[in-house]
Amino acid sequence: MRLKEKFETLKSRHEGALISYITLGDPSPEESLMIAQSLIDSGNVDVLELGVPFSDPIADGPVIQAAVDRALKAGMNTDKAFEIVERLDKKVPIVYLTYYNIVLQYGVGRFIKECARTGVAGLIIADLPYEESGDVRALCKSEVVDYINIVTPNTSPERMSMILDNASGFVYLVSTMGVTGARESISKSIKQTLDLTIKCSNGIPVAVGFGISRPEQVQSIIGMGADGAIVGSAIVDRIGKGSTMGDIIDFLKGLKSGTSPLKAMTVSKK
Ligand SMILES: O=P(O)(O)OC[C@@H](O)[C@@H](O)c1c[nH]c2ccccc12
Repeated sequence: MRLKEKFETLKSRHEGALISYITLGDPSPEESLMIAQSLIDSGNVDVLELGVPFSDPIADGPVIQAAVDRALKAGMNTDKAFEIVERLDKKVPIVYLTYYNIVLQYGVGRFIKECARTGVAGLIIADLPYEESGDVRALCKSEVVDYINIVTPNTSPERMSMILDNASGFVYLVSTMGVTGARESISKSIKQTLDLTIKCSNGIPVAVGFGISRPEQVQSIIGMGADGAIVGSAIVDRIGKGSTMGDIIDFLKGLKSGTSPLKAMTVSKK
Protein backbone atom coordinates (compact mmCIF):
# COMPACT_ATOMS: atom_id res chain seq x y z
CA MET A 1 0.00 0.00 0.00
CA ARG A 2 1.21 3.50 -0.88
CA LEU A 3 1.78 6.13 1.80
CA LYS A 4 -0.39 8.69 0.04
CA GLU A 5 -3.40 6.39 0.10
CA LYS A 6 -2.90 5.62 3.80
CA PHE A 7 -2.58 9.25 4.87
CA GLU A 8 -5.64 10.22 2.79
CA THR A 9 -7.76 7.53 4.40
CA LEU A 10 -6.66 8.61 7.86
CA LYS A 11 -7.31 12.26 7.08
CA SER A 12 -10.86 11.49 5.99
CA ARG A 13 -11.33 9.87 9.41
CA HIS A 14 -9.77 12.88 11.21
CA GLU A 15 -7.12 10.58 12.54
CA GLY A 16 -3.34 10.89 12.71
CA ALA A 17 -0.98 8.08 11.74
CA LEU A 18 0.82 5.94 14.29
CA ILE A 19 4.14 5.02 12.69
CA SER A 20 5.98 2.26 14.54
CA TYR A 21 9.62 1.38 14.14
CA ILE A 22 11.32 -1.95 14.80
CA THR A 23 14.77 -3.19 13.84
CA LEU A 24 14.70 -6.07 11.37
CA GLY A 25 16.44 -9.16 12.69
CA ASP A 26 15.84 -8.30 16.35
CA PRO A 27 15.98 -10.60 18.24
CA SER A 28 16.37 -12.91 15.21
CA PRO A 29 15.29 -12.70 11.55
CA GLU A 30 12.42 -15.20 11.98
CA GLU A 31 11.16 -13.60 15.19
CA SER A 32 11.27 -10.11 13.73
CA LEU A 33 9.11 -11.28 10.83
CA MET A 34 6.59 -12.58 13.34
CA ILE A 35 6.73 -9.39 15.39
CA ALA A 36 6.30 -7.19 12.30
CA GLN A 37 3.31 -9.25 11.16
CA SER A 38 1.69 -9.16 14.61
CA LEU A 39 2.07 -5.37 14.76
CA ILE A 40 0.40 -5.03 11.35
CA ASP A 41 -2.35 -7.52 12.18
CA SER A 42 -3.13 -5.82 15.49
CA GLY A 43 -4.62 -2.92 13.52
CA ASN A 44 -2.92 -0.31 15.72
CA VAL A 45 -0.10 0.54 13.35
CA ASP A 46 -0.75 2.74 10.31
CA VAL A 47 2.74 2.65 8.84
CA LEU A 48 5.49 0.20 9.74
CA GLU A 49 9.04 1.51 9.68
CA LEU A 50 11.62 -1.27 9.47
CA GLY A 51 15.26 -0.68 10.29
CA VAL A 52 17.76 -2.47 8.05
CA PRO A 53 20.63 -2.91 10.53
CA PHE A 54 23.94 -1.15 10.00
CA SER A 55 26.92 -1.71 12.29
CA ASP A 56 27.46 2.02 13.01
CA PRO A 57 24.04 3.55 13.52
CA ILE A 58 25.24 7.05 14.44
CA ALA A 59 21.77 8.58 14.71
CA ASP A 60 20.60 5.92 17.13
CA GLY A 61 20.56 5.94 20.91
CA PRO A 62 21.44 3.00 23.17
CA VAL A 63 18.12 1.14 22.84
CA ILE A 64 18.19 0.87 19.04
CA GLN A 65 21.97 0.34 19.02
CA ALA A 66 21.44 -2.69 21.24
CA ALA A 67 18.71 -3.96 18.90
CA VAL A 68 21.02 -3.56 15.91
CA ASP A 69 23.71 -5.55 17.76
CA ARG A 70 21.25 -8.32 18.55
CA ALA A 71 20.13 -8.42 14.92
CA LEU A 72 23.64 -8.54 13.46
CA LYS A 73 24.69 -11.23 15.94
CA ALA A 74 21.64 -13.24 14.89
CA GLY A 75 22.87 -13.15 11.28
CA MET A 76 20.72 -10.35 9.92
CA ASN A 77 21.73 -8.80 6.60
CA THR A 78 20.24 -6.80 3.73
CA ASP A 79 19.19 -9.84 1.67
CA LYS A 80 17.31 -11.22 4.65
CA ALA A 81 15.65 -7.82 5.15
CA PHE A 82 14.21 -7.97 1.64
CA GLU A 83 13.19 -11.59 2.22
CA ILE A 84 11.26 -10.57 5.34
CA VAL A 85 9.47 -7.73 3.58
CA GLU A 86 8.60 -10.03 0.71
CA ARG A 87 7.03 -12.53 3.09
CA LEU A 88 5.06 -9.95 5.10
CA ASP A 89 1.37 -9.54 4.48
CA LYS A 90 1.68 -5.81 3.85
CA LYS A 91 -1.68 -4.46 4.92
CA VAL A 92 -0.02 -1.14 5.80
CA PRO A 93 2.71 0.80 3.98
CA ILE A 94 6.23 -0.36 4.81
CA VAL A 95 9.05 2.16 5.13
CA TYR A 96 12.72 1.22 5.32
CA LEU A 97 15.07 3.10 7.62
CA THR A 98 18.75 2.57 6.99
CA TYR A 99 22.16 4.19 6.53
CA TYR A 100 23.84 5.03 3.24
CA ASN A 101 26.57 2.44 3.61
CA ILE A 102 24.02 -0.37 3.48
CA VAL A 103 22.53 1.00 0.26
CA LEU A 104 25.94 1.62 -1.30
CA GLN A 105 27.26 -1.85 -0.43
CA TYR A 106 24.20 -3.48 -1.97
CA GLY A 107 24.36 -1.24 -5.03
CA VAL A 108 22.18 1.87 -5.04
CA GLY A 109 20.15 0.94 -8.12
CA ARG A 110 19.80 -2.67 -7.07
CA PHE A 111 18.70 -1.68 -3.55
CA ILE A 112 15.95 0.61 -4.78
CA LYS A 113 14.75 -1.91 -7.39
CA GLU A 114 14.54 -4.53 -4.64
CA CYS A 115 12.52 -2.08 -2.52
CA ALA A 116 10.06 -1.70 -5.39
CA ARG A 117 9.92 -5.43 -6.13
CA THR A 118 9.36 -6.53 -2.53
CA GLY A 119 6.82 -3.79 -1.77
CA VAL A 120 8.73 -1.24 0.30
CA ALA A 121 6.67 1.94 -0.05
CA GLY A 122 9.18 4.45 1.29
CA LEU A 123 12.87 4.84 2.06
CA ILE A 124 14.64 6.89 4.74
CA ILE A 125 18.44 7.07 4.69
CA ALA A 126 19.36 8.47 8.10
CA ASP A 127 22.80 9.83 7.23
CA LEU A 128 22.36 10.99 3.63
CA PRO A 129 22.38 14.80 3.44
CA TYR A 130 19.75 16.27 1.13
CA GLU A 131 22.46 17.80 -1.07
CA GLU A 132 23.89 14.33 -1.72
CA SER A 133 20.60 12.59 -2.28
CA GLY A 134 19.90 13.54 -5.94
CA ASP A 135 20.73 10.16 -7.50
CA VAL A 136 18.87 8.19 -4.86
CA ARG A 137 15.83 10.46 -5.18
CA ALA A 138 15.81 10.12 -8.97
CA LEU A 139 16.02 6.32 -8.77
CA CYS A 140 13.28 6.24 -6.13
CA LYS A 141 11.10 8.35 -8.36
CA SER A 142 11.51 6.06 -11.35
CA GLU A 143 10.87 2.96 -9.23
CA VAL A 144 7.89 4.61 -7.46
CA VAL A 145 9.35 4.33 -3.98
CA ASP A 146 8.77 7.43 -1.84
CA TYR A 147 12.04 9.00 -0.74
CA ILE A 148 11.40 10.42 2.72
CA ASN A 149 13.33 13.49 3.83
CA ILE A 150 14.30 14.29 7.39
CA VAL A 151 14.12 17.86 8.68
CA THR A 152 15.12 19.10 12.14
CA PRO A 153 14.56 22.17 14.34
CA ASN A 154 17.93 23.40 12.98
CA THR A 155 16.84 23.31 9.33
CA SER A 156 16.63 26.89 8.05
CA PRO A 157 13.39 28.02 6.38
CA GLU A 158 15.23 28.32 3.02
CA ARG A 159 16.64 24.82 3.25
CA MET A 160 13.29 23.51 4.49
CA SER A 161 11.45 24.78 1.39
CA MET A 162 14.18 23.43 -0.91
CA ILE A 163 13.96 19.99 0.72
CA LEU A 164 10.19 19.96 0.82
CA ASP A 165 9.78 21.03 -2.80
CA ASN A 166 10.98 17.54 -3.66
CA ALA A 167 9.31 15.61 -0.88
CA SER A 168 7.11 12.55 -1.29
CA GLY A 169 5.38 10.09 1.03
CA PHE A 170 5.73 12.11 4.21
CA VAL A 171 8.22 14.45 5.80
CA TYR A 172 10.07 13.21 8.89
CA LEU A 173 10.40 16.01 11.42
CA VAL A 174 12.91 15.15 14.14
CA SER A 175 11.52 16.64 17.36
CA THR A 176 14.84 17.38 19.05
CA MET A 177 18.50 17.28 18.19
CA GLY A 178 20.39 14.21 19.34
CA VAL A 179 19.86 10.50 18.89
CA THR A 180 16.77 8.28 18.91
CA GLY A 181 15.34 7.30 22.28
CA ALA A 182 12.46 7.94 24.67
CA ARG A 183 12.50 11.30 26.45
CA GLU A 184 10.55 12.56 29.45
CA SER A 185 9.02 15.45 27.54
CA ILE A 186 8.81 16.69 23.98
CA SER A 187 10.37 20.12 23.53
CA LYS A 188 7.75 22.91 23.53
CA SER A 189 9.47 24.70 20.67
CA ILE A 190 8.52 21.82 18.38
CA LYS A 191 5.23 23.61 17.64
CA GLN A 192 7.11 26.40 15.88
CA THR A 193 9.20 24.02 13.73
CA LEU A 194 6.11 21.95 13.00
CA ASP A 195 4.20 25.03 11.81
CA LEU A 196 7.09 25.98 9.53
CA THR A 197 7.35 22.41 8.17
CA ILE A 198 3.61 22.24 7.49
CA LYS A 199 3.76 25.62 5.77
CA CYS A 200 6.57 24.46 3.44
CA SER A 201 5.29 20.95 2.89
CA ASN A 202 2.97 21.52 -0.12
CA GLY A 203 0.40 19.25 1.42
CA ILE A 204 2.79 16.31 1.95
CA PRO A 205 2.00 14.79 5.39
CA VAL A 206 4.35 15.69 8.24
CA ALA A 207 5.21 13.08 10.88
CA VAL A 208 7.16 13.80 14.07
CA GLY A 209 9.59 11.37 15.66
CA PHE A 210 12.32 11.10 18.34
CA GLY A 211 11.47 10.76 21.99
CA ILE A 212 7.77 9.87 21.71
CA SER A 213 6.77 7.01 23.99
CA ARG A 214 3.41 7.83 25.58
CA PRO A 215 -0.20 8.26 24.40
CA GLU A 216 -0.31 11.87 25.73
CA GLN A 217 2.76 12.74 23.68
CA VAL A 218 1.17 11.26 20.55
CA GLN A 219 -1.99 13.20 21.31
CA SER A 220 -0.18 16.47 21.79
CA ILE A 221 1.84 16.10 18.56
CA ILE A 222 -1.31 15.25 16.55
CA GLY A 223 -3.18 18.03 18.36
CA MET A 224 -0.51 20.48 17.14
CA GLY A 225 -1.38 19.55 13.56
CA ALA A 226 1.10 16.79 12.70
CA ASP A 227 -0.21 14.04 10.41
CA GLY A 228 1.68 11.31 12.22
CA ALA A 229 3.70 10.36 15.29
CA ILE A 230 6.66 7.99 15.06
CA VAL A 231 7.55 5.69 17.95
CA GLY A 232 10.67 3.53 17.89
CA SER A 233 12.79 3.07 20.99
CA ALA A 234 9.83 2.54 23.33
CA ILE A 235 8.75 -0.47 21.24
CA VAL A 236 12.28 -1.76 20.64
CA ASP A 237 12.97 -1.54 24.38
CA ARG A 238 10.01 -3.83 25.06
CA ILE A 239 11.20 -6.30 22.44
CA GLY A 240 14.67 -6.24 24.02
CA LYS A 241 13.26 -6.90 27.47
CA GLY A 242 11.31 -9.88 26.18
CA SER A 243 7.81 -8.40 26.70
CA THR A 244 5.03 -10.62 25.39
CA MET A 245 3.45 -9.77 22.04
CA GLY A 246 0.20 -9.13 23.94
CA ASP A 247 1.88 -6.48 26.11
CA ILE A 248 3.48 -4.81 23.10
CA ILE A 249 0.15 -4.70 21.28
CA ASP A 250 -1.61 -3.23 24.35
CA PHE A 251 1.10 -0.57 24.46
CA LEU A 252 0.52 0.24 20.77
CA LYS A 253 -3.21 0.36 21.31
CA GLY A 254 -2.67 3.07 23.93
CA LEU A 255 -0.43 5.03 21.57
CA LYS A 256 -2.91 4.66 18.71
CA SER A 257 -5.70 6.09 20.89
CA GLY A 258 -3.65 9.30 21.01
CA THR A 259 -4.02 9.78 17.24
CA SER A 260 -7.68 10.80 17.50
CA PRO A 261 -7.50 13.99 19.61
CA LEU A 262 -11.11 14.88 18.82
CA LYS A 263 -12.39 11.52 19.96
CA ALA A 264 -10.19 11.65 23.07
CA MET A 265 -11.61 15.07 23.95
CA THR A 266 -15.19 13.87 23.63
CA VAL A 267 -14.46 10.85 25.79
CA SER A 268 -12.75 12.87 28.51
CA LYS A 269 -15.64 15.36 28.65
CA LYS A 270 -18.16 12.60 29.45
O1 LIG B 1 13.36 5.89 18.89
P1 LIG B 1 12.48 7.06 18.92
O2 LIG B 1 13.04 8.16 19.76
O3 LIG B 1 11.07 6.71 19.24
O4 LIG B 1 12.50 7.70 17.42
C1 LIG B 1 11.95 7.01 16.25
C2 LIG B 1 13.02 6.27 15.57
O5 LIG B 1 13.38 5.20 16.39
C3 LIG B 1 12.99 5.75 14.15
O6 LIG B 1 12.28 6.52 13.26
C4 LIG B 1 14.45 5.67 13.80
C5 LIG B 1 15.26 4.61 14.12
N1 LIG B 1 16.54 4.87 13.73
C6 LIG B 1 16.59 6.11 13.20
C7 LIG B 1 17.67 6.85 12.67
C8 LIG B 1 17.42 8.13 12.19
C9 LIG B 1 16.14 8.66 12.16
C10 LIG B 1 15.05 7.93 12.68
C11 LIG B 1 15.27 6.67 13.20
